[in-house]
Amino acid sequence: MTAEVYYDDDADLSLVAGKKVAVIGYGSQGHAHALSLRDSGVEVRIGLPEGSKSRAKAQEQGLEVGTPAEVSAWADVIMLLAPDTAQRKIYADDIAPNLKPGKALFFGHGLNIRYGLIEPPADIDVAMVAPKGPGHLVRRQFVDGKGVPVLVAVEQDATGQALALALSYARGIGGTRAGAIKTTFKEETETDLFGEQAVLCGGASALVQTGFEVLTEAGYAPEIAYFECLHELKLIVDLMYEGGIARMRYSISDTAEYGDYSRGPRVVDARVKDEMRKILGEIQSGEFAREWMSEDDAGRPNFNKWRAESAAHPIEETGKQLRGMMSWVDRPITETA
Ligand SMILES: NC(=O)C1=CN([C@@H]2O[C@H](COP(=O)(O)OP(=O)(O)OC[C@H]3O[C@@H](n4cnc5c(N)ncnc54)[C@H](OP(=O)(O)O)[C@@H]3O)[C@@H](O)[C@H]2O)C=CC1
Ligand SMILES: CC[C@](O)(C(C)=O)C(=O)O
Ligand SMILES: [Mg+2]
Ligand SMILES: [Mg+2]
Repeated sequence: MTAEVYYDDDADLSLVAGKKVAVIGYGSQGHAHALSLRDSGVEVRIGLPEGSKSRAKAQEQGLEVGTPAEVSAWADVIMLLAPDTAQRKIYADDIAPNLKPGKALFFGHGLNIRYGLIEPPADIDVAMVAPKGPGHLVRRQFVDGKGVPVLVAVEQDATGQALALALSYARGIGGTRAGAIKTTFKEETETDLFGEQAVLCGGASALVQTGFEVLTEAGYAPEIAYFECLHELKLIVDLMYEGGIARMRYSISDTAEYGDYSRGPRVVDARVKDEMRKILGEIQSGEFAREWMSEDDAGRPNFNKWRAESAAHPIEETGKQLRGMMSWVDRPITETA
């Protein structure tokens, strides 16, 4: 391991348990952090605007809810878990006027700090506790007595306690059960954006849709194409997840393994690698963040168009029908109280 990793024994839960924590936002990450912190003995309040759809969910779980400004004024630690695009305005309108020296501002992702969209004063701690998994999994693991690994980073250490407090918070959501890996806002932001754009979300979705299109345009049944290009992807990725690419290759047939070595590099070739480097360059230069914030400021015209087009892709209708035959597959997302 080259990175520093911290576990439960390195984290003093009493630090965060002695603070008042405001969690702004109650979505995927917000609900997981808030409920697990409360279960760990921390006093938590949720910050949501009047009229927010999430207010009822938080209140049903017995959490106290105020406006982002009210809970920011009350809290010692403010964890900002609203959408990345909303954070600049929440910070300027609701958090900044309520900061006092010695308070801490926490993030679950570094984008707004990395690109200077939020510039906190020097007399507060600024840190990150970023679970490496979706919020619903973070909560489920915590409830099961386990945890999802987290990244921790400190951008400003005004009190001299910022890392200790971040580790304490990470322990409160189960992160140090699995391991808290130390990083920086720059490294977390750039690698997270690259991973989701080039590989995990952008790369994988494009690969699946394009494979499905090639098979169906060649006259193969969409149901068969769906199984081959989407459904079985999980089975293959599960093997990689459990034991790396080598474990996956151990389990597949020699025919598949030969096709993997001889054809895979033709799909993801030097041109694709160059494009990945360009994507990384746009992230590093700030071009992507500027583009995404202007898209959001303009009411998300491209985002909404792409979302609608992708939802109408034939693979979605085929998948809906096939998942109806597999009762164990189409699970609704549920909150874990
Ligand atoms: N999704 C994930 O698993 C991961 C997310 N992250 C990071 O965590 C942060 C939160 O993301 P995520 O959990 O996906 O967010 P979600 O989109 O799931 O939830 C956003 C929450 O913020 C609320 N909200 C919206 N606008 C405001 C506002 N102006 N003031 C206060 N609350 C508001 C929403 O309420 P309403 O119901 O009214 O819309 C909702 O409760 C981001 O920084 C993200 O990058 C990091 C790792 C993984
Ligand atoms: C992979 C997407 C992600 O980065 C995540 C769940 O970690 C996100 O921003 O949602
Ligand atoms: Mg991520
Ligand atoms: Mg991300």
